[in-house]
Formats: sequence, structure tokens, C-alpha cells
Amino acid sequence: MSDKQPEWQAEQARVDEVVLQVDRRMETLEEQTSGTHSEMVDIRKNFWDDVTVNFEDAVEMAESFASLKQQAEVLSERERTHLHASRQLRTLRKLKSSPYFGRIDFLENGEPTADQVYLGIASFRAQGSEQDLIYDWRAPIASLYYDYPPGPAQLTTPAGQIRGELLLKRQFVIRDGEIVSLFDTGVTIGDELLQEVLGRQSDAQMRSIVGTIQREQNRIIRNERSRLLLVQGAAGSGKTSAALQRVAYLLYRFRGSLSADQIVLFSPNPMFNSYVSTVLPELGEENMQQTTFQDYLAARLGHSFKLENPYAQLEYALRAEKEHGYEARMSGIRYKATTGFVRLIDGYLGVLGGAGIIFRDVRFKDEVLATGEDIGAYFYGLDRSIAVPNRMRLTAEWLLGLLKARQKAAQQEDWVDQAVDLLDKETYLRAHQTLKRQNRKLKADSFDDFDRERELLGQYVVMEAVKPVRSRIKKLTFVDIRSTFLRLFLSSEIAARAAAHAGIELPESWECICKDTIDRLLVKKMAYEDATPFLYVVERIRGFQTNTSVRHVLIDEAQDYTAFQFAYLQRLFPFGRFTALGDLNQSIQAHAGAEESTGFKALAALHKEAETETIVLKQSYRSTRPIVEFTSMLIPGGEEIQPFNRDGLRPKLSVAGNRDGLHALIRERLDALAAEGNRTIAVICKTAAQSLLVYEALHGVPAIRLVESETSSFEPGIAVIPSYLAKGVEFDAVLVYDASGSHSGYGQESDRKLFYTVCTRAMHELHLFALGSAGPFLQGPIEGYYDTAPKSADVQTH
Ligand SMILES: Nc1ncnc2c1ncn2[C@@H]1O[C@H](COP(=O)(O)OP(=O)(O)OP(=O)(O)O)[C@@H](O)[C@H]1O
Repeated sequence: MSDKQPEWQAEQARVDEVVLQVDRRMETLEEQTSGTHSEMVDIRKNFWDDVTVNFEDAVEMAESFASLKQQAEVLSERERTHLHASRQLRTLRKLKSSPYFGRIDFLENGEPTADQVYLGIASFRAQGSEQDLIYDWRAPIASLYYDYPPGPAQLTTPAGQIRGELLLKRQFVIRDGEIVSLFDTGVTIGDELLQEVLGRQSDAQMRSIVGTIQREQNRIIRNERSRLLLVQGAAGSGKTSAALQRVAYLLYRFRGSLSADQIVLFSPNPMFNSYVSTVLPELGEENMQQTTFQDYLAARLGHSFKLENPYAQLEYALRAEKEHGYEARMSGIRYKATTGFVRLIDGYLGVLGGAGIIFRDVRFKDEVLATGEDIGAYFYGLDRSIAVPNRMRLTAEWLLGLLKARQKAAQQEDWVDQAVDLLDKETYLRAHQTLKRQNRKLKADSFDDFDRERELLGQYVVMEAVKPVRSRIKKLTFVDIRSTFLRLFLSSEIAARAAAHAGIELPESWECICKDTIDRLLVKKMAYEDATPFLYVVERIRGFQTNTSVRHVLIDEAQDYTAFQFAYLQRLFPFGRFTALGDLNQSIQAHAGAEESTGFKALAALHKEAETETIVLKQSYRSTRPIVEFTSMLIPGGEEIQPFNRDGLRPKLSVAGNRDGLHALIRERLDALAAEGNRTIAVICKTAAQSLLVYEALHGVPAIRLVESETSSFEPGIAVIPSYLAKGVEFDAVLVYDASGSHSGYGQESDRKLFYTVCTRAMHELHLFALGSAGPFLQGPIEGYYDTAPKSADVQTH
């Protein structure tokens, strides 16, 4: 529609009116906030003048306390009002610039006139009015906009189904209060707006897709029914986008009962956290908790082991092929990712319920209070129908009882006298304070009595000596979980019993797996593949420290999780509803290729079928049509992926005869891409080691930076980045290093998904660089989907 048409002008007049109303509201709010702000400053400044503090006796103290409490409450009430108003102002500022993005005219059956509904990031009505000038995109009526083209439509509300007809569906782009474009759409969501949105250069931050959410994505966003929502979606199909919009939806739908800190998003790496961190604030919502699974593991394991990170594991899988023990480790990595291994560990835990947990001696002052055998005998003497963690608690209580008896006896011992003599002044004073606190009858002058003082200081010394032992008993450190875990791998007889208990067979490579596991655990190294099974055993023996406040757990890149990791997460968040989003074609972890039951199926197995919903996204939005057509050829079943019809250049392959030549070609391409105005460009390498070499070889290229596993921010410019860290993110242009079939390129069948993942990061341009010749994935029918640059003259090296 053109801006000359009366329809456009009428819409602009409405925008002007809404902006005026928003402005008015902002003025009122600004006045209010400046008022509450100065009140807050005042209260803070005069806090102590306005309270009466008197600690002379109990009554005065209670009064002082009440006065303090009241003053603090007034302050926090003002702070809350201020925060709320500031948030509202932030949203109003956004509405002022772009009040809405869509309009629907809905004629409900039996009604004489259609409702005009304008949709924006928040609802808004003029002061004193009953009518919404803007509806929140999450309001029930907004679903019509996302779900139906013009024609018959229906809406599910708490009151039942509403049927009617969608007479009009209009989309707007409004900037600074001016309509920039306006489309009436015939299909679900008009291609024009999507074309415009997707054709833009990326700006190093993920954007909200609120104005162009597609019907399938809307199903993900608004799902309230399922305990487990599984989303399998092609690369670039909007899984992450839908997940974030879903969080915003849930916060709106359940406002009052759900807060942002009750939602956790597990993301693939810290850089990804930064990439998505602006979407929710852009929608006027607070960010949910964001973490990586690795961070979670590290926090739970503490410092007792040197924990390998998943990237180090992946680097090993990609690079160490020639190292001794490679196959043993790789078969371990694959087996430990399976549900078979979960069952084996469950079987082992079953065995341990009857016998076999290893206990440590509990000592007090170099003397054994209870030997590991004694503890074992006590533990296994308890009723076996009591769950293991509860028996552990009972055992701890028994040990605390022993310790108490020992504490009493110790007071007469010589070492106590010696320790009392050696007390320094500070400790002496501390002892005095502590004893005074504990024994109210003790008056300040009691210390004048030498014998009494000696006795009390003796008690203090023993109490201090007992403290760490008591704390260790409470933490159940008398259970030697490392040795207990190791035993499964050390004893073939126990492994066989665990397998029999679980009703499964041990894998053929079990012996090799055992040797590999033992070697590392004995030196307190925790391989990534062992970390979750180990923690699972820890928590099943000691009792799970569950997080009961979390209501929604979203797992992005879920295809990379093992059956064990899902089982673990499921137990950690017993009240959480799970949304798992992934793409099996992008399974790039070292365990990829393990039995099919890893990934989604394992997670689904943990839930009832009736509580699970699976949504498949086939349309890919990120890349241009030529890029999607090319990448679809890389994977089986790729023909099912539907490219969004956005034009662009075909991917281009450049081949060089030596590395210097390759680097010269890349430099040339980077210059050209930067000159074209691409804001985010990535040279994606296979490994971190390769990234470092390439980064050094490209020294001097402006705005180039190396991305490493610790990199925590996603920035514009040129990134040299290992394949696995590019997961989940996207770039205007991608240069793949190196697309040959050599070891440092992508030659093995096991490299296929990695190669696919790398190529699908490109939004507008994809350039492939190969050393020597193109790799196997670029040969055959796929040759019809990319162009080849004329072979360059190789750079001569000296
Ligand atoms: N409905 C939509 N409207 C506009 N843009 C969209 C829509 N859906 C997806 N996109 C865009 O497509 C790109 C890919 O989206 P996103 O990263 O969410 O996909 P993904 O499925 O998580 O991808 P991958 O699995 O490859 O990491 C993003 O730029 C996103 O903004």
C-alpha cells in the first residue's frame, strides 16, 4: 500500500492519536516517578532520624524493632512503586516509537460489527477509557493474528470457543511514530514483512520475532498443556526465537504466579547467553535464569575433581584420532550417553541398596571414631525397605551420637589442657563470648574462678575440635562415592551383577571402557562423559538437592544432551515443565552416533505420552533460498526442509593449493564482505586449535577477533570461531575453513553434521574455502547447488 492512499493516511492519523495518548501517559508517569524518587532519597537520607532506637530493655527493644521495620517497609514500598513505574515508562517509550505491528478485524458470529484489534508488545488504553488502543500480542485474541489468514477463524478462550470471520489482517512497520510500510496479507503472515525482516543485516543480538511469528511457532509459544514439549526443527527454523517468545508469553499468561527467576534456560555456551539476552527486555520482560549445563555441573561437583569441559572433550574427539587409547575413550563416550548406561547405573544403585557402598573411617583427633566397616555394618543393618538417602541420614545421626559421647569424654583428656594453655588472647575472648552466649547463667565475673574457667575453656576447645567432624558427618562425607563409583568399573563381577539387576547386557567394549575410566578417575580427573553419571550416583545416594521453585526448564540445542543428562535434569527440577528444542541433524557432540535413544527419545521416555507434545518445524528462515537449498543437500531427509523464499547468491567454493594461498583468498573475501557492509562475519574453523592458527595467519585484518570457549559476548565484526561454538548463533556471512576432505577439514562421515551445522550459520552469504580439493560432502549432485571460483594462483612460500 502506498502512503498516498487514504487508507494509509487514516492509519497514520490513528498512530498519531495513539502516540499522543502514550505521550500523555508518559508525562503523568514521569511526574509520579520523580515524586517517588525524591521521596525515596528523602527516606534514605533521614532513615535514622525517623526511627526511635532504644535497646535499654526488652520493651524498648521491641519498639525500636517495630519502628525500624515500619520505616524499612515504607522504603521498600516506594522502591517497588518506582521500579514498576520505570518499567512501564520503558515500555511506553517503545510504544511511542512503534505502537503496534498488526491489526485484525474480527467479526464474531452473531455480532453486527467487527472488532478492530491492534497488536503491539504491550497493551495500552487511554486514560479514563474502557477500550484498548493496543492489545498485547499475548492476549488470547492475538492468537487469531498468528493462526489464521483472512476467512473463517476461531478462538479458544476460558469461556469456550468463539467462531467468526477474520475480515482483515494488516501488518505495519512503524518507526518513530511514522508508518514505514503497511501490508494487507492474504496468507497466514505476509511474506513481504518477513522478507524485509529477514533481509536485514544482523546486529549481533537476537531480535524478537513478535510481529512475524508463524503458526507452528505460535503453537510452541502458547503451549500450556504439556509437561514436556519437544521441538524438532530444521536449522534456522526459529527454535530459539520461539523459546524466548514462549518465556515472554508464560510471564504474561501467568503473571502474578510466575516470575522470571522460576524459569531456567539451558544454553549451549556463554556467548549464546549474550546473543539472546536482549530479546526479553526488548519485550518489556525480565530475563529468565540462563546457564549452561557445564556451569551447573561445575557448581555441583565443587573442587573435588578437575572437570573436563565439553569443548575439550569435543576437541579430543575431533583431533586425537591418532592418540593411544582413542578408540577406548570414544566407545566410552558413546556408551555412557545411552539409556543403556542409565539403566546399568540404576541397576548398580539397586545392587548398592543391598551391599557394596564404600564408607570411610570417621576420625576425631587422629583416632578412629567409627571405621568404614562399622559404618557399613550399621548402614546395611538398617531396614532395607528404607530408601538409601534416608538410611544415610539415619547413619549420620548414629555417628553424631557417637561423636557426642566422644565429645563428653574428651573434656578430661590431656590434650585439652595443653590446648587451653596455648589459647591466644583473641581466641580466649572469642571463647568467653561464645560461652556467654551458650550459657546465659554465666556472668562476666565467672571467669574469675580459675577452675571454672579452666573447665569452660576445656569445653570450648573440645567443641571447636568437634565442629568440623560434625559438619563433615552432616555432609555425609563418610560415604566414599568416588571409590563406590569406581568399583563398577574395577570389578567385572559387580558390573555383571548391576547389569543383571537392570536386565541388560554389558557392551562388548566394556573392558576397554573400564580401563579408560579407571585411569582418569584414579588421578581425580573427571571426564565430561563421567561427570553427569557420577553426580547422578552422588545424588541418588545422598539424596537429590532438588530445585522446587523452578516451573519451566527450556533446553536449547537439546540434541546434544545425553540420556543421562536429561535424567539428571528431570530429577533436579521435579516441578518443572520441560521445553526441549533441537535438531538431530546438528548433533555434533562427541557422543553423537551413539544409539538413537540419546537425545529426544530418552527425554520423552521420562514422561507420559499424554503429557508430551512434539512439534516439528520444517521451514527455515535464517538463510537465503540458495543457501538452504545447498545445505539441505548435505543431510539425509534434507528435501523436507522448506526454504523461505529470499533470494541471494549461491554458496561459493574457492580452492587453494597451499595454506598461504588459502589465507590470501580469505583475506580478499573478508575485505570484500566488509566493504559490502556485512556487520557480522565468521570464519568458522573445525577446532579451537585450527581457529588459533587461522587467527594468527589473518593478523592485521581489521575488527577480527578470536572466539574461545570462555568468550562471553557476541559482537559485530569478524569472528574466527571453532565450529561447536558457532552453534545456535548466526552471521551475515560465513567463511568455512576448510572444506577439503583432509583430517583438518570435513572428510569423515562423522563430520557430516558438523559441516551442516557450520554451513547453516550463514544468513546472506556462504563461502567455502578448501585446501587442495573439495571434500566428499561437496561432490556429486550437490555440485549443482554452489559455484566454484576459478582456481587461484598459489602464493609462493619461501
Ligand atoms: N517468525 C519469524 N519471523 C522473523 N524471523 C524469524 C522467524 N522465525 C525465525 N526467524 C529468524 O530466523 C533466524 C533463525 O532463528 P533461530 O536462531 O531461532 O533458529 P533455530 O531453529 O534456533 O536455529 P539453529 O537450530 O540453526 O540454531 C533468526 O534470525 C530469527 O530471527
